[in-house]
Amino acid sequence: MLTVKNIVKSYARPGIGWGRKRQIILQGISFTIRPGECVGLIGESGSGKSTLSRLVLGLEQPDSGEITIENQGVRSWRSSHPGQMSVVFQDYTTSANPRFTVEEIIAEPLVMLNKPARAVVTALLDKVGLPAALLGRYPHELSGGQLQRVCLARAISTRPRFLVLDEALSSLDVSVQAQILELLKGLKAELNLTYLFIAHDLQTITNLCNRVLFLYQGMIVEELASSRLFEAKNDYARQLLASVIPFGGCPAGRSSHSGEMGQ
Ligand SMILES: Nc1ncnc2c1ncn2[C@@H]1O[C@H](COP(=O)(O)OP(=O)(O)OP(=O)(O)O)[C@@H](O)[C@H]1O
Repeated sequence: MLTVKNIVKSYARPGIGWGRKRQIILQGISFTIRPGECVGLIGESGSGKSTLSRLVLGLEQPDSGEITIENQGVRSWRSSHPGQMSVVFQDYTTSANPRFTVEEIIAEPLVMLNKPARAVVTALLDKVGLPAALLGRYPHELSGGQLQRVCLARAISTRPRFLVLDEALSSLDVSVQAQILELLKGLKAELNLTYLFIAHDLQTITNLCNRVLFLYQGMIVEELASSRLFEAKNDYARQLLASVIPFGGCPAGRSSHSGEMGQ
């Protein structure tokens, strides 16, 4: 569905003057996501995860390289497939208009596409496990977990085929994270969604994703199926994995732990 080919992205370094060098944020990034697949992207803070998500969403352009969806440039695919790509960001407090009610927040993308919204909003709220009684509430009257569910309901309101989740669970406490992960799994099966799931927590990623990309200093240094994490060769990937699963002793992919980390 998504093909990312040899992407390079840089930003001007802070400061004044023409001679400023640019800071390379992403280099040589290539990967694909097949329809219905969930691919996780993990990396430490500042490794370029959100930059990559903005490029995939077509919000920014790469310096070089190409990002296509179904063989079409991202921006042109988005305009020819309105509502078929959605995103949920980490910061749900700024993602939702504080002057909008829950009903208006969820209906927003549908209204923009001139589609009837009223009838589906309650069903969407129910789909993300929230009661209809919340429809008239404002964001400040909701808990963080409730508001992030509202953002998720908004993201799926147009029945997208491709969903980018950029640290969408990171600000939530562990029990709410677990509930929303279950919800995402259910939605993936029900709507046959394709996910790019960005997180800094490996266990969250492997819980949901078929495949994991390890981003380190702007490069993808390892790419593995969630069920074959023991095959990691890169030091950074092994370090991350070592914090969750013990290495050594078990042949790659044969440990009793591999089931826990896989799908
Ligand atoms: N618009 C911008 N202009 C200049 N530099 C930027 C811009 N956006 C991001 N950067 C820089 O790019 C680097 C990568 O940032 P990015 O937000 O993509 O990292 P990240 O992996 O998502 O980090 P985190 O996990 O902390 O959110 C950082 O050094 C950041 O300062």
